[in-house]
Amino acid sequence: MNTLAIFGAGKLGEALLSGLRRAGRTPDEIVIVERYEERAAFLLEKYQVRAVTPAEAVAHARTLIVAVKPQDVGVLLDSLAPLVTPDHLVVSVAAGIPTKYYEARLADGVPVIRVMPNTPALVDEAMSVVSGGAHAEEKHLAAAEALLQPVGKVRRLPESQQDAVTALSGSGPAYFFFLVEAMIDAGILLGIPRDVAADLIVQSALGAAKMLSEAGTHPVQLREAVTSPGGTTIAAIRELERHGVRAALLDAIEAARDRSVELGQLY
Ligand SMILES: NC(=O)C1=CN([C@@H]2O[C@H](COP(=O)(O)OP(=O)(O)OC[C@H]3O[C@@H](n4cnc5c(N)ncnc54)[C@H](O)[C@@H]3O)[C@@H](O)[C@H]2O)C=CC1
Ligand SMILES: O=C(O)[C@@H]1CCC=N1
Repeated sequence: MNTLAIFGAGKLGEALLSGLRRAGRTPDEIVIVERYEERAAFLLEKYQVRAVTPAEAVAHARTLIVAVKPQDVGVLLDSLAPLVTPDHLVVSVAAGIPTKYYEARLADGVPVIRVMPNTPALVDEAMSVVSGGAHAEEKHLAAAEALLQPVGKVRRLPESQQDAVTALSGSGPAYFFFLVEAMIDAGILLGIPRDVAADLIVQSALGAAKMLSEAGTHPVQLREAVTSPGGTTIAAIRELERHGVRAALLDAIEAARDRSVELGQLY
């Protein structure tokens, strides 16, 4: 059976689990390893998947998805290392942790794939990027891609770009949520009730995302089409430029990239 184990069923682990269940994976094809019993009980109730020990998970599953925090990967690997064989496939979603970190701790020849997904996996709109480590063959990359395709879009990129990917699409949804939050506050400032402001902004975000995704038009052209001469939009754009929002985004995403690099060096 093509079984898989998810180590660490937190926010991202659950996002992947929910998508796999929606994609038709049955509860007996998936096990989880979760440190908190309450969390495991909640996921059993919601997705009917069993929580098992690390040893049981490695014995049960061929594909091992590591979804614990970067700072917890080392301890987890200490317990898994004697059990994992080159017949397993290790798929890591931990930000910043390079495949060579795993390869140095696991038996020789164990294939490792580094993946950066994002939480829109919860609604089958994830952006996932996969990169293969030293022992990952085409069949391993294809297996990782097949695993992630049901929850969204998948691209294959060199591992050297994974820290930048983490900053762009891994953390990316948070930037949009932040922007939406601020725009709803602007609605409050202008006297619009919160629920109405949220409706106006979320639908505008959805429409804009759909146009970006489907129109195949450059974002500049789409923005220009909204920006009437002497109108309201250009008045707002002037303020965004005056406050350095573009430069702030460049700095913010560079900081996220730097933090991803740092996470890979800390543990
Ligand atoms: N949250 C996000 O949007 C994204 C997160 N990631 C990566 O996914 C990983 C998990 O992130 P989150 O889900 O946000 O964190 P989280 O803190 O919500 O989940 C981590 C889970 O791992 C469990 N855990 C820790 N050590 C364990 C162990 N030894 N055995 C069993 N369970 C253990 C914790 O109890 C917790 O439920 C991180 O490495 C992060 O870099 C990647 C892409 C996006
Ligand atoms: O904030 C983080 O470290 C994780 C990785 C990408 C998104 N969330």
